[in-house]
Amino acid sequence: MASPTRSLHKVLVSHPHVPKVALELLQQRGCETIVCESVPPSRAEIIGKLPGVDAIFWAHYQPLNGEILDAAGKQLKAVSTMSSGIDYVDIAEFKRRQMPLGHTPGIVKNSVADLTVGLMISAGRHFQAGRQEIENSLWRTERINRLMGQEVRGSVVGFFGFGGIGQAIAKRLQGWEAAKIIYHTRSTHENPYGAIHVPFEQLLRESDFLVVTCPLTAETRGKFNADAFKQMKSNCVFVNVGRGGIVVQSALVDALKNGEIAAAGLDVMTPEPLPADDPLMKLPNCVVIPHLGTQTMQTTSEMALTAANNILNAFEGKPMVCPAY
Ligand SMILES: O=C(O)C(=O)CO
Repeated sequence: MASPTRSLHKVLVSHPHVPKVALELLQQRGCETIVCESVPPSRAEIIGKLPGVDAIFWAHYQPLNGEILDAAGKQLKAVSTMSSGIDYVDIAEFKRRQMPLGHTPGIVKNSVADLTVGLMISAGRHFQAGRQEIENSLWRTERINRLMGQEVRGSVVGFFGFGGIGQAIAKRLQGWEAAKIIYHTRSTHENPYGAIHVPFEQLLRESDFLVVTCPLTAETRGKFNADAFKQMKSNCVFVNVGRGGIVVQSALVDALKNGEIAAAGLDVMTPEPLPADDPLMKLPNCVVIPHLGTQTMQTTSEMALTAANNILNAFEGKPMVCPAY
């Protein structure tokens, strides 16, 4: 009788909803997958299942730090997140331990870009205030100049951060007849999609739509503060699909209340999950959605496969598909 094949490696998967294709790939390649069951993920369950694993497939946004690496133990060989942003990871600790870390950028750009265009339109055309009119029986057909919005046509669309996601949005806007696309980043690109690199202050002063697509870093944290909102156009539609921490949220609430800007569309905010009674939720000129950027089967599956391949490559001593550092 053939002896049962021993799994080569144990992989802890931190969330039960990781697409099956990724688990199947890991299993086909000889891994045993240990899948956590709790939703939302329970740190106690994760820590309880970590001892002895060879890799961690981290599929949610809880802090990923020394506590988790310690719980796994010295045999741990690799970790991959299933996200583009890794602001919740203690990168310094990973570097200190020389622990390979992968993530899944690039793949997310199309689904996030689609959703961003949706936020530009829904915030710019006052979907939230319009919905509230109906809910409060205030819809009056006889009024003409009501809930006047900002069109993309003829407008200046500005990007803070112009990597894969920013450029995928600019690509989608080709044909929408924007007057100009401008962006601010640390380094200049070669004007993709006709976009022009400008200083931060010019981005604030000129944008009719200002779209934040950059990661949260020490440099970008709190960049959109009261001073920034004061420099923006009163018709500006502010959209954030980067991270909540890039914005001083109380300053954004004030800017929306005081008419310093016209509207906001947010897929990310602080904290997440946002409490139902947060001031943002009371604003008629703010469209808030619960971090849905990558929530399509296609993108989520591709992210999961990339995370699995990051881990498999590390097991084989190859560079990860998308190393995080
Ligand atoms: O992948 C990420 O980091 C995201 O936040 C997607 O919205």
